[in-house]
Amino acid sequence: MSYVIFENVCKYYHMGDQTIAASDHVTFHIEQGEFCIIVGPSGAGKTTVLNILGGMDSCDEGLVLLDGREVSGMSEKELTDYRRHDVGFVFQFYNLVQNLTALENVELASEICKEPLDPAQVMESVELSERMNNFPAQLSGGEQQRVAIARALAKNPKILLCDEPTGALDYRTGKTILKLLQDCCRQMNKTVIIVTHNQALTPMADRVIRIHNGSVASIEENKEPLPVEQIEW
Ligand SMILES: Nc1ncnc2c1ncn2[C@@H]1O[C@H](COP(=O)(O)OP(=O)(O)OP(=O)(O)O)[C@@H](O)[C@H]1O
Repeated sequence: MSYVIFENVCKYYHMGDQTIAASDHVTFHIEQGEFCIIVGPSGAGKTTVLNILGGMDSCDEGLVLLDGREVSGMSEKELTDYRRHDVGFVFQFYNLVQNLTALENVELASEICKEPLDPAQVMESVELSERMNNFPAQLSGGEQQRVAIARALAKNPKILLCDEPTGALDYRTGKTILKLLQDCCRQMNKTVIIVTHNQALTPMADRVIRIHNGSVASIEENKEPLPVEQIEW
């Protein structure tokens, strides 16, 4: 059985008489340890898929499974536990707590988990051991995103979900963040899922899921994904 399974997942939004199918019978699977990119234009339904998989939103129809557990059938309480223990999130705008240091931001996440990693060690693995005691406002955008990745990793989650993780960064910094995420996947055997509108990133993924108008347009598997250093855009 695949690690992540989406089977005919539907999500509808109702606006007056209009119904928007943000997710329209979305079906795909992702294997454990894969680096997966979900790509599509703005409004295609990428974030909807990521939020449903992350337990931040629920679907109206269909089946969602992670590591054999049915996420789509969870109660609110089960979803809270699931978000807390099983999922690491990385967002476009970092979402750090501004009045806590970088290390404290990571500790905050590790404190709520069952089997966290050591926060200081995780900070070292994202090459921020020198900046642990700085506040977010004292860090560059790239460094803040490293803290956000450390915070997600310190929970020792089953999957790392990243929504446009380089959207607020310049080209070079964005590349270093993508390299870090690719390294997390390869070296820590994490299942990493990235949502992006940037088609150019797809050669670095093991699996590429293209989404258009709420539906899966195509799924490709790259037998030989490229290191991000070899990709230009
Ligand atoms: N809470 C909501 N209420 C109504 N419509 C929504 C809501 N959330 C999303 N939608 C609609 O669902 C569709 C898919 O949105 P979604 O945010 O998943 O797309 P996306 O591919 O992530 O876009 P972007 O790259 O711009 O973030 C869009 O048409 C959007 O307007």
